[in-house]
Amino acid sequence: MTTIVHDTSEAVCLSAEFNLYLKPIAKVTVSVALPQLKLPGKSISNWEVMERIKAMVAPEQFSALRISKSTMDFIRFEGEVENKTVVKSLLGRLDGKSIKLSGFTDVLKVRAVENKVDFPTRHDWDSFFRDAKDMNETLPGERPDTIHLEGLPCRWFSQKNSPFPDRPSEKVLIAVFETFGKVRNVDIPMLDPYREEMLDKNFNTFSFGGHLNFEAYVQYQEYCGFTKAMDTMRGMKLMLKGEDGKAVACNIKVTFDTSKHLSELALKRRTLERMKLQELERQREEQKRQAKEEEERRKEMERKQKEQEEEEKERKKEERLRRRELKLREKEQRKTLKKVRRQQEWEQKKLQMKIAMEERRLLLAQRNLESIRLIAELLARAKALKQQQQEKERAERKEQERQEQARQKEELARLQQLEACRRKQEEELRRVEVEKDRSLELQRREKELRERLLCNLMKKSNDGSTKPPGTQEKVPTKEASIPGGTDEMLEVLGRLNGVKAAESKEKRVSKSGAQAHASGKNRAMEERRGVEERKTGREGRREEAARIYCHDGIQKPDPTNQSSTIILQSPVKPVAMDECREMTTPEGTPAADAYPRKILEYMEGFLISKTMFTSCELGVYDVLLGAGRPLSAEEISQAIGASLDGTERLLAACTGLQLLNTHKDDGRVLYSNTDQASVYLTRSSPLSLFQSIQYNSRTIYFCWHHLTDAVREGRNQYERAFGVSSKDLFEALYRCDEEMVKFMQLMNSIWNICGKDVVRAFDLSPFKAICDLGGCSGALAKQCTSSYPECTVTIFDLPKVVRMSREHFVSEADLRISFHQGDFFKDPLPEADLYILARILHDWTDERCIELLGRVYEACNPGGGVLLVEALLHDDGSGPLTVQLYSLNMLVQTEGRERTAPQYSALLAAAGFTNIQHRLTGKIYDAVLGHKEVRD
Ligand SMILES: C[S@@+](CC[C@H](N)C(=O)[O-])C[C@H]1O[C@@H](n2cnc3c(N)ncnc32)[C@H](O)[C@@H]1O
Repeated sequence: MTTIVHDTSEAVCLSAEFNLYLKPIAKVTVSVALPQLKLPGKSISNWEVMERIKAMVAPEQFSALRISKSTMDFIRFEGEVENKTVVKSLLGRLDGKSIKLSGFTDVLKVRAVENKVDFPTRHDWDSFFRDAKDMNETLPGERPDTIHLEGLPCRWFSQKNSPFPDRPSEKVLIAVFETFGKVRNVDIPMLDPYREEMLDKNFNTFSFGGHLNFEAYVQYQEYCGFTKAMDTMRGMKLMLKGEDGKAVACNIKVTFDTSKHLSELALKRRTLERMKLQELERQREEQKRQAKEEEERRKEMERKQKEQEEEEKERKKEERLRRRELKLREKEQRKTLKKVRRQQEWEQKKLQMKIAMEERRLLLAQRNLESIRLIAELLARAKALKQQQQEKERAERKEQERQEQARQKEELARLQQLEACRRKQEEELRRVEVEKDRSLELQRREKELRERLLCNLMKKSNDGSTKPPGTQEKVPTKEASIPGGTDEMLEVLGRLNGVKAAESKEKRVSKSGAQAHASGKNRAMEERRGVEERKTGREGRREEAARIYCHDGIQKPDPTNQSSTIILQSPVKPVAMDECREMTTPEGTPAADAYPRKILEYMEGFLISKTMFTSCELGVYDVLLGAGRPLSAEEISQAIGASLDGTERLLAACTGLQLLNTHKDDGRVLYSNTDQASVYLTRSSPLSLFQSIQYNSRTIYFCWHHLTDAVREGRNQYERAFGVSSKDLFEALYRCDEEMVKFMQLMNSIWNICGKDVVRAFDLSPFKAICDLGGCSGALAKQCTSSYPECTVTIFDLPKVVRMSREHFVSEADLRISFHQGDFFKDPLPEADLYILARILHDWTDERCIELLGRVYEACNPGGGVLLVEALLHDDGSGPLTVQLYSLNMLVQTEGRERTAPQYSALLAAAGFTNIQHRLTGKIYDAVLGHKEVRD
């Protein structure tokens, strides 16, 4: 332990070079006798006693004071002071003095003596070596020549400016201790790297001041060097004076070596051991090196293996990437190839269409030219004909005048005849009047006769039997049976009736004479009256019976039937004659004639459409368009693969329908398309209605066969027509892919013709994002993008329709049209400014329509709208006929109907739309627009 030295006056120089000094140690021992403690629990404080001792030596001071022993009887202190000179006066202040502690009556006696230093004397080492049997005093190290030093501070003995300031140097040690004589050998065990292992001891010892201490052996060549060193260091401590003048001191332990530490033998032994240890270390080093090498090799192998694995991994990854890239490239190539092919096909198609159009235009132009020539020729002929006609007319007029004169003559004769006839009729009437009077007279006489006869009969019966008294006379009635004499009676009546029948017949004849000119026409009226009479049932039958009776006069009248008696008096119904007059037109043509003509026309309707469908499906118009010149029936029949006879009849009917033109060529009949047929009935025309015609012919007509059932039941006829349930309407319509494509083609075709009209019925330019709900083949979407260059259209439809539309109808290059698949009754609808529902609502009931429109309203952006595209009925449902028929079509095919504009407005309003307007396009389909208010 090092202490600071304030007073260096007593220090003697050991080595001026290394600023090392020796300073005498000044230590005293102070003993304080303790009294007998009488009071229990009372004790004397060592600390208090120490403080009293420190106080007693003042103004001198202990540089250190510590308790070395403490018992019940005394306390012993060991104190150190800076200078030896102070010891005496200090002892004087303490020795024999006493201490009085407060609380204790007894005083404490103090004894103080100077400390004796424990250091070997000359006698000690002389006697040691003299007595040591194993020592040979002739040999160095085995005699008193070596001092053993312990507790030397390492730093004080290190080389100046050494990189290891804590490492003592043998050179410094020698230089310091050669002060006392020539040094033979020194040893600092801590410098030997093997010594710790040899001695199994740790040299890194620290003194309390924090400095590393070391032990050392210094062997002098001469005994006097040894003794001088020992004598000089006795009772001394080592002191280092710094360059700043401050000094520190430490106690060191100095003895003479008794262990032969620096003897030849010990040196040899240590050298051997060192060598052994060096060898061991070398081996260890070698092992370590080998182990390290092994480890490195292992690590290297592992590293290489890892590298290989990494490389393999990398290779595989690269391979994978390469393959993927290859695949992608192939896919890309395939795609590009497909695109190019599609583009080429499209270009080719376009080219073909263009060629076809050009050819058609050429054909039309040729035909126009021909027509112009023909018209010129016709005009010339017409002029000649007109002149002939005028000539003829003049001749005819003359002939007519002549005929008129003859007719007037005839008329005069006829009038004269009629006058004669009238006169004859008047005579006849007069004669009839006379007859009537005679008949009345006869009736009167009949009555008299009847009464007389009855009187006679009653007289006879009164004469033959006695009347019982009080019995009243019975008055005979017309209906009463006539007992006895009946035959006679009947004979009279029969005669009378005979007269009457004859009279009636006369009357009829005279009447028919008066109306002789109308007799032929009356037959029809009679027939009609017959029908009327059949209708009136029992009464009619009675009249009929009565009339027969009346006319023929041979049947017995039913005496119980009153009406027969009435009719008997009025046999011809005047009403029947009135009816006859009503049903006769002024010119004398029966009105019924005009009615069946219409019906016949309608009946022909089916035959007409079937003729058009068939000629289309057989490809008559395509063949004629392709030929580019008029063809004969033979050529056409060969081209369409049909019988000549059938083809001729079909062509004739098509000509009658103005779908074909005929031309005469050398007595042969040639056929060509009319313009309408070329544009609408050929397959390749951009405005072709071929697909619609085919769908009508092959699908819709099957449902129409069951129109009667549809009307009776009020529902569609899918199940009857195709055997599929129509519970899910579009599942039934799309019962297979082929049917679906046909339906889509049907939907597609109409918008090429009137799509522009419906999308331009209103100005839709404010709506940028449009969603075509149930947009199907996208035909209307294309019309929107071409009419409104800033809009984009999303086609929403069922997944399979979207797939088909992508594949067959909408090109990927059309970037403004996209698709969204789903069910518009179930799935979320995409956001949009405008929703188009073209021919959607007419498929559904009012309830379903409101449900769908409600969903549209929810999805619609505020300020947006909905456009309905439908065929509108007149407000009172009275037409147009096409829409009325479409409504029937909806009945046989769907759940819906065609509606009037107010009906659609009501549906839109029910869903929340406002400001509803409609526009008629003048074509089949019209438009209704509703708005969603901004505040919503
Ligand atoms: C009569 S078509 C009209 C097609 C098209 N709007 C037009 O006018 O050409 C009805 C369309 O609605 C579609 N559709 C029917 N039910 C549907 C549903 N539940 N969800 C989505 N689309 C549906 C059909 O696939 C079909 O394309």
